[in-house]
Amino acid sequence: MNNRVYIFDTTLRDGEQSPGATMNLQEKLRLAEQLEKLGVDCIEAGFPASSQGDFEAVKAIAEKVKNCQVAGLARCMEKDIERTWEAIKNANYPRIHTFLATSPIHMQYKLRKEPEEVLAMIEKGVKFARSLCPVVEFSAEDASRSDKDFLVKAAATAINAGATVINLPDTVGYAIPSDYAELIGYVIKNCPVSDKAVFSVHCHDDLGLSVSNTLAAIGAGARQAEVTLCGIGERAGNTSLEEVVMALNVRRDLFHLETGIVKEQLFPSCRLLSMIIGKPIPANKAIIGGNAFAHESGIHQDGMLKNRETYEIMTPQSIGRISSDIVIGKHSGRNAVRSKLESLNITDLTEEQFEQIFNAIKALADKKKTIHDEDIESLVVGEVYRMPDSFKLLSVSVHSSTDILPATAAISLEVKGEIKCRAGLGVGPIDAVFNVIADILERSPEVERYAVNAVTGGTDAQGEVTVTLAENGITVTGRASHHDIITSSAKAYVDAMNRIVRKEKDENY
Ligand SMILES: CC(=O)SCCNC(=O)CCNC(=O)[C@H](O)C(C)(C)COP(=O)(O)OP(=O)(O)OC[C@H]1O[C@@H](n2cnc3c(N)ncnc32)[C@H](O)[C@@H]1OP(=O)(O)O
Ligand SMILES: CC(C)C(=O)C(=O)O
Repeated sequence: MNNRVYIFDTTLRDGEQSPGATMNLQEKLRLAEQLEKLGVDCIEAGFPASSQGDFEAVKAIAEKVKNCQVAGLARCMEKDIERTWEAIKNANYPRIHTFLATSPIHMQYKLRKEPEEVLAMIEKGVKFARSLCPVVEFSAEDASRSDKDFLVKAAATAINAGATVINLPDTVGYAIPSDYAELIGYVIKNCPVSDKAVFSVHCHDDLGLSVSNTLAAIGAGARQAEVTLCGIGERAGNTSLEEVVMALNVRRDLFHLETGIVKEQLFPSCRLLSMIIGKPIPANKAIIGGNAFAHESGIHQDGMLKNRETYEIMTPQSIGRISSDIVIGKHSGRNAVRSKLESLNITDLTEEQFEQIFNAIKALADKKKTIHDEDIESLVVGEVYRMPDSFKLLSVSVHSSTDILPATAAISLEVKGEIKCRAGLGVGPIDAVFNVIADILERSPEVERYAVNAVTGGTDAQGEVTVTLAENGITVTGRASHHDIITSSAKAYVDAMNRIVRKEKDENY
């Protein structure tokens, strides 16, 4: 059996279905570029029939990515499949991914179709997709709750209609490794044409078993793993790409399998995603969390000093956690900043963007003693990879005290080229800032979530703020970082308002 496991990354599709993980076109393109560098075999770039914005994003990614496949997801119906093909047809290696549920509960209640009708839809949809695109993947949605003999029929129907990849997802995170392995093995063994397709696995983490289930399915013969960076995805998330790749790598002795992943790009890829979506990586997250290579207790430290392998099953360097010894500060020049950016894997800035970042670093260094790697990454994401804004924060000043008076804020904003200033009140400084911005913009979004995270240590740390706003059925998350958390809060709120306005116009969302 083939000893290569293909890595199908769905960060930009299923990952983006994670609440608050919406990305704009620039951000998606940047991430797609990074995924290509990471060496994934296929990037699922989106669901083109779901909106004009998704269509544009998938199309732009298909035209930009050169070295791996680009897939678009489609329901098993001609209009979705046609739209997907329109979006991906210029890719060097396009793939249509079409899906249809096969479990009794989905067929009866969601699709309202008889099993025979579902098989007929699979045949028609896959044939149509194959008439357009050389590579077609079929997913039997909710496979883990499907009848195993019906799954065999569905897989055979899809393969006979032209599918070359058959995915058997654990859509609702219900599977247990031993049962799931048995199911995958059963379908591969009993499908008479299984040798004409690669079998694939796609798991969700509702019971915290997505990585275990993925590895069990691979052990049973699946040779494609559908995964996302940091495991982001619908509900509790998808399977973490970095965990599956490193499990296969560290336990080569067991699996005897290879992926095409450039392991040293794992950490930079996950960091980039975290910066783009504005969600910090939890400290205890396997492989990439802040504590993953930290050794706290004496016996462990003693062992580490004598031989690192006593307590480390992989090195931080092997996944790209390399700290460079160049310290960036107010006296650093362009060469040092360039070299630091390279060590952070930021290598694609134009000269103009580089100057923008260099000046932003200098400005930050005037206010802050130590510039950490995270400060620089956060500046790059904030300054470079963003869409043009309708509103821009020009200045913010607040007054608040411990007595009973309300807090006051005075704000000036550039609103579509015009400068507007206003002052107002709030129960605290952040409330006052948000009220005044909403007042200037004559909008009244609801603040659903507000969070501050210190990106780096110390009292002069960059405070990264994420704020989730909802208005007229649109929910977005804005993000900003600054060493002053009032300013980062104001910027994050303005960022969210820019996202709302873009979403209203459906501009590349
Ligand atoms: C497991 C997964 O992650 S699946 C992917 C999930 N991703 C998304 O849903 C992307 C975002 N979705 C959307 O933008 C919208 O739901 C759209 C554009 C896809 C469809 O919108 P609408 O046409 O308004 O349909 P709506 O979402 O209300 O209902 C889905 C319809 O598709 C049908 N359907 C669901 N899956 C499939 C499928 N794989 N193939 C064919 N039909 C399907 C449902 O039965 C329902 O049909 P009905 O309207 O006859 O009852
Ligand atoms: C469309 C399929 C692959 C999916 O996302 C799921 O079943 O979770």
